[in-house]
Amino acid sequence: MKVGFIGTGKIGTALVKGLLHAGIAGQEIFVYAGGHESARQLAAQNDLQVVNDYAEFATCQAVVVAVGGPIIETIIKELGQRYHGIILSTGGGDLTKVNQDLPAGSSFVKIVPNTPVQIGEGITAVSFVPNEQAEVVEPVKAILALLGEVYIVPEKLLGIYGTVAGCAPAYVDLMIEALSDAAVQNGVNRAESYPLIEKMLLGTAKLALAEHKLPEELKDEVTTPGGSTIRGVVKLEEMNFRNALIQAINASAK
Ligand SMILES: NC(=O)C1=CN([C@@H]2O[C@H](COP(=O)(O)OP(=O)(O)OC[C@H]3O[C@@H](n4cnc5c(N)ncnc54)[C@H](O)[C@@H]3O)[C@@H](O)[C@H]2O)C=CC1
Ligand SMILES: O=C(O)[C@@H]1CCC=N1
Repeated sequence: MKVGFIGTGKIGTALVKGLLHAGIAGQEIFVYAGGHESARQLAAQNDLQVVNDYAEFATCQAVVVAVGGPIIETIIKELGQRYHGIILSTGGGDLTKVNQDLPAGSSFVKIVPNTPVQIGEGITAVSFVPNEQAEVVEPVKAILALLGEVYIVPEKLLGIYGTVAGCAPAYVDLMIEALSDAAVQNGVNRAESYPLIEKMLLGTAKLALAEHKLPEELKDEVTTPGGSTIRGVVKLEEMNFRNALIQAINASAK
C-alpha cells in the first residue's frame, strides 16, 4: 500500500507516523518536499520516499493533502493534473465542486483525522461524494482503518464530527493540565500527577465503552450520597463546566 503526502506539518506527520506504527514500510510512504525542509527531515528520519514532482506519486493508491488555508484549492488542482487517483484532503475544499473540476480518473475525499492516529488510536471522519464508487471507498477505508476508527459521514456533518473528535483532544489536554495543577497544589509530585490523571481518563473511557452505560449511570456509581464526589460535581455545575464544553464545541464548529 503506497500513500503520498503533501504537507507534513502536525497532522500530516501524525498520519505518516500512524502508517509507520501500523507496519507500513517507510519506502511505501511518499512525501512531497518541494521547498519544505521539514518534509525532507521527516523523510530522512523515517526512510521515506521524497517526491519533488507530483507526477512521482503515480504508484500511490492515495495522496493526502495535509495543508490548510486557501492554497489548498490550488494544490489540489495542480495535483489533479499530475496524479490520477484518490486525493484526500485534511484541510477542506468543496466536495462536489472539487470532484467536478478534477480530470476523470481522480476522486476527491475529505477527511478529518485526530492526532491519536499516530499511535493507531485515532478517529478519522470521512466524507465521500454521494454514491462514490467502491474502488474509491474501499481503499480509503483500508488506509484509514490502519490509524484507528473510521466514521463515514455526510459532508454537512463532517465539521461537527471533526470538531468533537479532532478539536476536543486539546480540551482534554487542558483538563489534564488543570487537574495536574490541582494535584500539585495538594502535594502530588508534578511528574507523577500526569500518568495518574491520564490513566484515570483512559480507565473511565474504557469502562464506559465496555459497559455500554450512560454517563449519568457511571457518574452515579462514583457519587456516594453526602460524599466528596458530589461536592466536586456541584462545584463544577456552579462553575458552568458542562456549558463551557458545549460552548467550546460550538465555537470550534463555527
Ligand atoms: N492538527 C490537527 O489536529 C488537524 C488539522 N487538520 C487540518 O489540516 C490542515 C493542516 O493542519 P496542520 O497539520 O495542523 O497545519 P501545519 O501548519 O502544522 O502543517 C501544514 C504543513 O503544510 C506545509 N505546506 C504549506 N504549503 C505547502 C505546499 N504548497 N506544499 C507542500 N507543503 C505545504 C507547511 O510547510 C506545513 O508543514 C489544516 O487545514 C487543519 O485545519 C485537520 C484535522 C486535525
Ligand atoms: O484546529 C484546527 O483548525 C484543526 C481542525 C481539527 C483539529 N485541528
